[in-house]
Amino acid sequence: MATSATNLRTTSLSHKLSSLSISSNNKLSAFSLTVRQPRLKSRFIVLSANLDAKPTVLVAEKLGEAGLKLLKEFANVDCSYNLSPEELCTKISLCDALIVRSGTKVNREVFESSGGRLKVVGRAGVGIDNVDLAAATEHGCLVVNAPTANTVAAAEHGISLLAAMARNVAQADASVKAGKWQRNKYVGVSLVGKTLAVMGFGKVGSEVARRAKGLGMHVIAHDPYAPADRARAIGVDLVSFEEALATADFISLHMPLTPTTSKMLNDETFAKMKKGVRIVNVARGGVIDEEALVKAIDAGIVAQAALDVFTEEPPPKDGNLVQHEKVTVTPHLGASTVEAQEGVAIEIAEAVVGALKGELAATAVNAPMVPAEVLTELKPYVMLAEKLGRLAVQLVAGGSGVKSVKVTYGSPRAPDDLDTRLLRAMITKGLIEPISSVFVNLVNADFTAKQRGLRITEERITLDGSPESPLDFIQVQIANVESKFASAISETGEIKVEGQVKDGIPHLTKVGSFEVDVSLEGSLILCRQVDQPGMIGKVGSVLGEENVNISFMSVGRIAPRKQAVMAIGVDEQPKKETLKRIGEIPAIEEFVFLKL
Ligand SMILES: NC(=O)C1=CN([C@@H]2O[C@H](COP(=O)(O)OP(=O)(O)OC[C@H]3O[C@@H](n4cnc5c(N)ncnc54)[C@H](O)[C@@H]3O)[C@@H](O)[C@H]2O)C=CC1
Ligand SMILES: O=C(O)C(=O)COP(=O)(O)O
Repeated sequence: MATSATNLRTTSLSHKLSSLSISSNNKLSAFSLTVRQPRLKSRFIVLSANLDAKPTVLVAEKLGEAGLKLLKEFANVDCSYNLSPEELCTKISLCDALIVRSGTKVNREVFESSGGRLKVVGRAGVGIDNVDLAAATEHGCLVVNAPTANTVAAAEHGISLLAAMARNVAQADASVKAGKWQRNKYVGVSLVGKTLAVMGFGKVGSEVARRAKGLGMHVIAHDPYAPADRARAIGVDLVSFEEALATADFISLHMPLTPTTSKMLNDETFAKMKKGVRIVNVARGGVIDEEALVKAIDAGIVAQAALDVFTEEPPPKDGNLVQHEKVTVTPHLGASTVEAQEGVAIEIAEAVVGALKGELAATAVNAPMVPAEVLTELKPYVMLAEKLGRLAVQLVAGGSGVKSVKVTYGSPRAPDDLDTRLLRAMITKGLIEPISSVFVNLVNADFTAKQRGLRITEERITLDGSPESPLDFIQVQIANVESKFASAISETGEIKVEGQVKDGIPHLTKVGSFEVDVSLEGSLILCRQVDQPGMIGKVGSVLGEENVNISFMSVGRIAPRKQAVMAIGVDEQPKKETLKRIGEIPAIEEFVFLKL
């Protein structure tokens, strides 16, 4: 047995136990040991879309050609507009991604009907109030939007409505077309010198403010979350809600529809407004109590309103609001310019294709935003994290269930310089997927863990060394369980596995108290034996005879001729009889086969 060719080394983590490993250069013919290039994939498989088959994308509302072209290069694209809710629920089980605008309600039923296939919902626009985000998250479905391409279009529409309302353009147009010539009736009001309150000073709000200043208006803004210096930079004062209501001649709404902003303008708030105020809404109908608005107009508090959006779209056509002569209406046209729609289509197509490829979208709405450079850096650790989770859970034999997991990150970086959310999600995926039918990704990892009563605690150990690499090791411990491989239980009684990334490849470096060093690919056999000559050869021969290729192998031992753990990476899953033959080798005390 050519064990002399093996290479004795110790890991950098602890010197308590020595470790024996076969380096990638050594070929031991008796073992049929072949070390091949690892199959490192260059993407984050967080969504686990099946990329072997072309994914199917359902486009449920009209999308610009450039976006469709991008989608078609990657996926089968089904453009089916005006689907009823029932038709959408039927179709969705055949789709990996769904793209909508504001006209489609993507509710819980849609996610439930998808049978787990729907991986991405793309909202070709900004507002995601038509998507049930909680249901999406619970189903592990990523929601992405296109937050920038329609900003200018929405701002321009706001300004159009402001000017058209002030000069009665729509009403006068209808009057002339009806054969009338009513010059006195349609005397307007000027914008210059008037105070405009922009409510919601985000992307659209600030573009509206910029344009209104160009028209000579005095612009104030209310936004509890906007930085004052950004407002000051364009000459806008941030004021309280009360002050905005009390001083504005015009109010333009630009906040999202959320439980907090719902019916923000209501009987009480209309009563606080300056008499004769004019209101523009290109945000969402739901931010105004529409009945209260009609009352406020009839009471003379609100002189006019210009509305692009409604609580219910389309709004009831004979309703008091739409028919009111002091109200100018458009059918949710804020984002509807040729330019904006091309831009939105490209923005959403890129986000959806990226997400289906397993990349984390920069415009993810229901997943932690992890910057691209962090993702690139963490890539091998993400794989290590998932594999350690998988290994640890497969070692559990019983006890009080997998409830308490401790993850320790050893890192030379300062604690606030390491974002562990992605790693925690992947460990959760590794822990849960082998023991359930639940599909786990970055989107639903924390939710799924909580739902299963799995408590994951994280600890950081700051190590000396160069902060160039983000992590030295990751350790996963499962408490209060028994193990089918007793040697995996540490001195403190938990199942413990630990790993490192070496040359970009995840390695298992510790099992229980035993140090090993095996590349985490294919599958793994762990054997405990009394350290003695010939053991590696015996196990290797059984695997070789059964045509199971060994990719990596290492032995960790307490001391020469004492207890040792052999970790063997195998490309193929050995047959039951092969494993039985290994178990029958004298001196093998226990062994376990683990799928990675
Ligand atoms: N009519 C249309 O076709 C379009 C409508 N929209 C609507 O406009 C909204 C704004 O779009 P963006 O400016 O791109 O979004 P954004 O996220 O850049 O800005 C929204 C701003 O509202 C603020 N905000 C949140 N809660 C608030 C509150 N209670 N009071 C005051 N401000 C609050 C936020 O701090 C943020 O600065 C979207 O959510 C969407 O509903 C956007 C594009 C087109
Ligand atoms: O982007 C938004 O929030 C919009 O309201 C635009 O909606 P749309 O895509 O035109 O249905």
